[in-house]
Amino acid sequence: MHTDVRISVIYYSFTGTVAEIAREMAETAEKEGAEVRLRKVPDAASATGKAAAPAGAAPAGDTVEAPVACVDDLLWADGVLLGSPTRFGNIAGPLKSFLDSLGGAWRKQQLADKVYSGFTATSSLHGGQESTLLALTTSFHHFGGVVVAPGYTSPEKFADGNPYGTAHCDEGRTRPVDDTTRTAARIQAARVVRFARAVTAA
Ligand SMILES: Cc1cc2nc3c(=O)[nH]c(=O)nc-3n(C[C@H](O)[C@H](O)[C@H](O)COP(=O)(O)O)c2cc1C
Repeated sequence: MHTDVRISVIYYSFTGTVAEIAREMAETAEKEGAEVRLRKVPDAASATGKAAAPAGAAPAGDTVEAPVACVDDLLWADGVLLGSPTRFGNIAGPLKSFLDSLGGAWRKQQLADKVYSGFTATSSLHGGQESTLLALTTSFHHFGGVVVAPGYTSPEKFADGNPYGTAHCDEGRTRPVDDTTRTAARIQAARVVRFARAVTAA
């Protein structure tokens, strides 16, 4: 098995759904022979010590153990999987703040020529999964990244039905990450490893 490719899985998660997808992706990338960094973006509250959780939100539930993400986790990687909960149809603030911290690296072209792919979670089925995934893609284009979407490249992708990226619907926090979402996460992560390896070798 090759270990010639580096993958960073970077996510923000408040109630733990996106964290669970991130963990599945990191494990898959390791199984595919990549060197992997699993990193979390802290909640704005813990970063600033000020504001609490979003109004009406459940208590924090990300129990995945991972170091805090930093710019070097992108510079180091050949492929980056970025995950955020959907908030009002868009990227959650903490992950967006992390993206906004990448200006210096972007200016030096240090984010270019890497493979990027996104994932998300929502509460409702039509609550904005695709708009969040496309918003992530917008940043990937600005980076000069190579965007790798899962598409319907495996027959199993017709079960989750989202060609833009892995997206779990938690149905009001009543539906934990299930086999369908885990399968989608594994397909996406394996594909990112494969393309990152090819781009790096090119
Ligand atoms: C402020 C806020 C805004 C949200 N906006 C949406 C939304 O637009 N559409 C949706 O379906 N769910 C929305 N949700 C629900 C979360 O996207 C959903 O529960 C997700 O699974 C949480 O991911 P996490 O467990 O990784 O934090 C929102 C939650 C919060 C706290």
